[in-house]
Amino acid sequence: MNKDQLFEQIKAKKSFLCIGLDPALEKLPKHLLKYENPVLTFNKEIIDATKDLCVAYKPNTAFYECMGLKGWETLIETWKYIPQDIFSIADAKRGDIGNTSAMYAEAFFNQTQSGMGFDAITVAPYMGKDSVEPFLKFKDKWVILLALTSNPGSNDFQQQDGSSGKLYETVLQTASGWANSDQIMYVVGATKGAELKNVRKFAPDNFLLVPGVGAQGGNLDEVCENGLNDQCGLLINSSRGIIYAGYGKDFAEKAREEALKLQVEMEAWLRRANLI
Ligand SMILES: O=c1ccn([C@@H]2O[C@H](COP(=O)(O)O)[C@@H](O)[C@H]2O)c(=O)[nH]1
Repeated sequence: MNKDQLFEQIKAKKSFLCIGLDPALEKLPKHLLKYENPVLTFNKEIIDATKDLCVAYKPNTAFYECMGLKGWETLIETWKYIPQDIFSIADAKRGDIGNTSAMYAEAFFNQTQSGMGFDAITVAPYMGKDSVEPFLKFKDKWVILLALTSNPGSNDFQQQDGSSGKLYETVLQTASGWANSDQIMYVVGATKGAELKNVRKFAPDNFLLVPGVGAQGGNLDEVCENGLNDQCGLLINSSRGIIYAGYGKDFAEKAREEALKLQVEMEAWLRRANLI
């Protein structure tokens, strides 16, 4: 999916919500445990209940990798279940020397080979250009570089001042020379809402994947105030806040209620910014 198509989806659905599919077996509603694959059943019900309210789904691969073979199968089946017109993000946080990154890219982008054809993958930029380039070779696929993450540890490196500014500023500046805003997005945590104004100085046109609303306490209004651009430019993610909104048989309905609350707020912001 390209940038224009993503913006069309945002306008059509009046939403820039990304739902994180991070299911942990011990947190699933108990009645699902009788199914052959409780996690997949859970994901499918969440997707069925929310697909009209969001423009992206983001499975974090850690929640699948920890289940071994069954987890990989579940990730593949989850990806297949995400409707084609909804942006799919493998939150895998990869990046390695070139030939290894090429294999990661095959794993998450090449459906014929791996069974998964995600639209985007999260990548750590720490190893530099040659570690990111193999992902950029795939047409119409996206790299989402970690820039300013939502966790407290983002202060340890990303916010440190060097001779040419903060480390995350260097990431934004340098990566803008690797590909344009049709192929690179950045992760900026919702918990860093105030800093988004600064991020936009370095990345005015890029889409930003913004995790951290809901369970991590990020402020949606602050993110929108500082982060919206003329093509929206934001995919705001909530995982636990939506998928664990309920623990009973009505868990999918409860998830929908939470997703709807966020969609309504997003619609108001899109109107305020004259984007719809
Ligand atoms: O800076 C980052 C980068 C990635 N994440 C991931 O997003 C979701 C957030 O989950 P919540 O349950 O909504 O807190 C999760 O998969 C993280 O690994 C992030 O939170 N911050």
